[in-house]
Amino acid sequence: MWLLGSAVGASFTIIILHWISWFPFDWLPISLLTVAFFFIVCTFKGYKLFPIIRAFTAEHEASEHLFYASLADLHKQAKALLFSKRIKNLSQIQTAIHSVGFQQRQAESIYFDKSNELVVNEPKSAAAGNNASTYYPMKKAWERFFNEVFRLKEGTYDVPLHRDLGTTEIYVWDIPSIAFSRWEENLTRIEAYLKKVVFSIYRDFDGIGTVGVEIAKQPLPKEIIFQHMIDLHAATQASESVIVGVNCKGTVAWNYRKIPHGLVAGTTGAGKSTALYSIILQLQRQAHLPVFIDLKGGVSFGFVEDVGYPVATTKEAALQLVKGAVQEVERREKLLKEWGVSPDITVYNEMTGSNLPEIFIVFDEFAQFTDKWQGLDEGMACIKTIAAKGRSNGVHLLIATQRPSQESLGSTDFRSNISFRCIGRMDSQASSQIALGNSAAFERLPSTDYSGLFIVRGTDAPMDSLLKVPYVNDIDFRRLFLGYRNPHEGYAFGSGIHLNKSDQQEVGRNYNDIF
Ligand SMILES: Nc1ncnc2c1ncn2[C@@H]1O[C@H](COP(=O)(O)OP(=O)(O)OP(=O)(O)O)[C@@H](O)[C@H]1O
Repeated sequence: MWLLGSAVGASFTIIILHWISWFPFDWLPISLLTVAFFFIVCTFKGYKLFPIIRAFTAEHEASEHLFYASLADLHKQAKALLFSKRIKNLSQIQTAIHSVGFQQRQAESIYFDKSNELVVNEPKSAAAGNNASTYYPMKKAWERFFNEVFRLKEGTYDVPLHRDLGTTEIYVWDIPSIAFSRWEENLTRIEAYLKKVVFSIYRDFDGIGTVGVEIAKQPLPKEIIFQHMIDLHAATQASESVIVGVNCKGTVAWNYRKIPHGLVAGTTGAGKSTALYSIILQLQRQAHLPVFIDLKGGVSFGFVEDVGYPVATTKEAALQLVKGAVQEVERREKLLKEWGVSPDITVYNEMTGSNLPEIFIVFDEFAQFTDKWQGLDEGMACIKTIAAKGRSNGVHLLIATQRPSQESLGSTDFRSNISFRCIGRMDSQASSQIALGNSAAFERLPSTDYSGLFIVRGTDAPMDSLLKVPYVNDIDFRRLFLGYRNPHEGYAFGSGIHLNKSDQQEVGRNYNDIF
């Protein structure tokens, strides 16, 4: 513009000069005057033309220097633009618009059917085709994960189906070169890259070879107060399950009729006692019969005797208790056979009007029972029988331990019968391997602030999902427990073996003889 203006100005001046004094009207004076005018205007407006002149006339190095100087300037301006609030907001708005568009496209692709099952009905190609947008939430984090863990370059895999499910979101990946086991093995890494908790990983979610990764949007609460979460009056109505804790979708329950035996494990401070307390209180209010083996001299559960519940505080008493429980299993087996009912104690109770209670043998620290001692083999044989036959006969094991080991938990057969697992932070990979068959309790659970956080199996939540158990302290547990007397007080195990201390006093026998 300035150059054009200068040319017009120069031409006009030459015309006037030509008209006044016959000055030659030629392109040379016009050009010279144009340059002069342009130079004056630029100087007047603050533009220094020397760099341009120098660029034409200078040496190679000088031009290069000039080039880099300009580049640095450009870089500075770009940086300023990037950090500009307006541009940031603009890019956020753009991302949000992409996200809304993406959700709209995906809205019909995955939905819940009438039975509340997730259904995927969009052909994958429609989402991943050439015309489809390549945007999906947490794209950068996923790309880093694929690149660094699976060694996949961007563009070598399709865009996932994605759906917001309220408290969770699901990504359905179709990457045939990655076996499902690798997704499972790398669950901890997915969580590390996405900075979110994986709720579950589903095999063949949308056709063979596809994998659904469901992710919790929010972290679990720091603490859940037992009394706020579990209504013990309402618990009396539940007949075959107890609430273990909460995950991102709500409460998680253990159905002890389907999965009869449980293991609660974790390092010191993991929250095993609180997990046990909340389960025991619910079982108690459901009028079942928890019996306790507390080999710390009754420090944790000695007080339950005050309301008529049996507790063994020595190894010998514990042995008698498990022997009695085996006799009870055998007695119930006979009863069920006599009545020819399906092998289930609840059906038997309904048909005969009996009230055989479900018995839960609670081990406070199982390792203390399995330390080397005289009666160990006999005791373990009894426990294995209960583990194998207890479900139909309503005799359950609930085992708590700090360090699950080959020695303390014995054969894999026995372990496979203890299918409800509530596993807190472990202090070694080996313990986690024994408890879960993988190192998740060591690697996935945080190394600090882990109290009350557990990985659970055998519940109504997906396998290995993370939950927080409600917190009830020792004093409240005792107060709540002592508020309810054992409705089965004096119940005779097996062939007339009574489990209560009061009976022991009546007949004047040693406590251990009772079992
Ligand atoms: N569900 C929970 N939520 C928050 N904090 C908890 C929870 N459970 C336990 N804690 C905290 O952890 C502490 C230890 O809990 P707890 O005694 O149940 O652990 P533990 O695994 O039984 O330990 P130990 O094996 O040493 O007896 C509690 O005093 C409490 O501060």
